[in-house]
Order: sequence, then structure tokens, then C-alpha cells
Amino acid sequence: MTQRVRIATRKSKLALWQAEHIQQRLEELHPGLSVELVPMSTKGDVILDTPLAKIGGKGLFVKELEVAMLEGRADIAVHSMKDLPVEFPPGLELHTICEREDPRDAFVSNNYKNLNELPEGAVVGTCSLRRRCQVKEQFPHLVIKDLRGNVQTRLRKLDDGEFDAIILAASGLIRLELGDRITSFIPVEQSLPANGQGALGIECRSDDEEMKGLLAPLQCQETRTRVLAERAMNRGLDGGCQVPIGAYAELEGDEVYLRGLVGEPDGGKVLRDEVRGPASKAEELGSELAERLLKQGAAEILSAVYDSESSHS
Ligand SMILES: NCc1[nH]cc(CCC(=O)O)c1CC(=O)O
Repeated sequence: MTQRVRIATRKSKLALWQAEHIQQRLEELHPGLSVELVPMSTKGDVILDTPLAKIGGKGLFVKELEVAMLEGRADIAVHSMKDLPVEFPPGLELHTICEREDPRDAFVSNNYKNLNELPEGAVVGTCSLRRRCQVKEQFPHLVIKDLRGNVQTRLRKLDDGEFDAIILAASGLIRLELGDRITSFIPVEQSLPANGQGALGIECRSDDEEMKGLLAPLQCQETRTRVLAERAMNRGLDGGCQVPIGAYAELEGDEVYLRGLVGEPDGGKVLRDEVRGPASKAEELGSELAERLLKQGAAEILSAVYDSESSHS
């Protein structure tokens, strides 16, 4: 019997919170099991001065964790589903998708209530092309400035007056007990979330049946269905996590309602479409939505984004 589980984790407060959360849940579920954290740095944590979109490469935040599992230095890794590439290296798999926190983007400001209130020329901080694209499309009079760093750093930059408002995932703030910093939740109609936003996933070695048994009770079927539909859309568009793509699924009874968006980072052109269908066909629906967006010209938009990224690196 497995006596010990080692969780590979990044060292940011949010990553540690997420790993500790899974550690606690595993210990509650399996009395006697010892669960340890194995903290490590990833490329995405080390390169702090470059906008994420320009560093390029999928899985900026996960590779080191995966190597640790493959080398047997750790057994599982807890990830924000949003940061996970759609494909896994041979020998590893995404086994568990846990219950979802609020998936919406949060508007955080010390002076304004929401995006609609921001005056001409107000400066909004985000490093996400998805958020930039949607804000610029609907509020062309606002200025977007890159905002990097962990959640605490981003809030400090706002408080220092570098920005009039910043946009962050609500889930990260809530998990860090910074939910009181959320000025308002941005409706998904105004900022369609990234695929998997707010959900945690657990990766393990494909041949580790004992570990899968221990993880099974953490599986959330509803979240799994939603996130698999969203990820299938991203996969169909061949999109990594640093791209102007939104994908958001909800369950309506036995049906999945999936909305997708692909847009130019400056909001000049934004494609939107949606599909509905049986939850049992979640991934097929994601692929279908990707196809529909491709027919509208998604590939042209995305390849222009990739070209401008690689010319910077
Ligand atoms: N890209 C960074 C990132 N990855 C996961 C989260 C937290 C939200 C989540 O659990 O999806 C964040 C912060 C943010 O986008 O504001």
C-alpha cells in the first residue's frame, strides 16, 4: 500500500495554497497517509520581466514538475487547469479534475466600480491577451498595460498607482483570502474566461494505479465535463495558454452550453460562437466549436499572434 504521496508544486503562494489544499483533502480521505510537498521553481516563475506572451512555449509553469514525476522525485502535481497544456508528455496523465471555484475574471480597483465606469485613457493592467482583447473591443478608450508577477505583486502595483484597475482570476484571489479585494465580478458576457479557469487538476504517472485510486474521490464530474469541453475547443484551435482564446462551458441539466471566443489582442476583430449538446459528448462539442471558429477565420488571427510573439523572442 502507498504510505506516502509527494506533491510537486511551484513556490508561489497560490501554487502552495493549491498543493496544501489537495494535501489536506487527501489526508482527510485517507487517514494514515502521509502527504508531503516538494516545492520547485519553473521557467515561468524565474523569468519575471518579460510579458508571458513573448516568452512563448507551452507549459511554462509545468515542465519542471513533470520531470520530477517522471524521475520519481514526486508522485503528483496540482495545477491550475488554465495553465496546463492540452497534451501531456508520455508517461503522465491528467487524472483528476476537482471542483471549480468561481470561474469569472475579477475587476479590482481602488477608485472605480467596474469596467464601464473607467474614464477615457484609464490604465488597466493584465498580461492576458484574452482579457486585453475583450477589454479593447468593448472599451477602445482604455489603455492596457502589461502586468506580471504573482497575485500579491499585482495588487501592490495597483495600490502603488501604476494602474487604475487590474483584472485577475477571481478564483486566485478567493483562494488566497483576498476575495475582499474583488471590486466586482466581470460577467462572462464581458470577459469570457479561459478554459479551465478556477478548476484544479491533478497529474500523475499513467502507470501509477495506486495513486489513481487515492485520487479518485477528488474527481468532480460536473467540473470535469465543463473543463473537458473547454479544453477540447482549445485543442481544436491548437491554442496554448498565452493566447487570445476564451472558452466557457456550463451545464444545463444534461446539456453542455459552450461559448468560445478568438480575437485579435487589440480587439479589432473578435470571433464568437457557441454550441449546445449532450454532456456525454462534451469533447466532441468542444471540437465542433473549434471547427466553427476556424471557419470564421480563427487560424489567421492566431497565427498572426504567434508570429508577433516569435519575432520578440
Ligand atoms: N495565468 C496565471 C494564473 N493561473 C491560475 C490563476 C488563478 C486562477 C485559476 O485557478 O484558474 C492565475 C492568476 C490569474 O489569471 O489571475
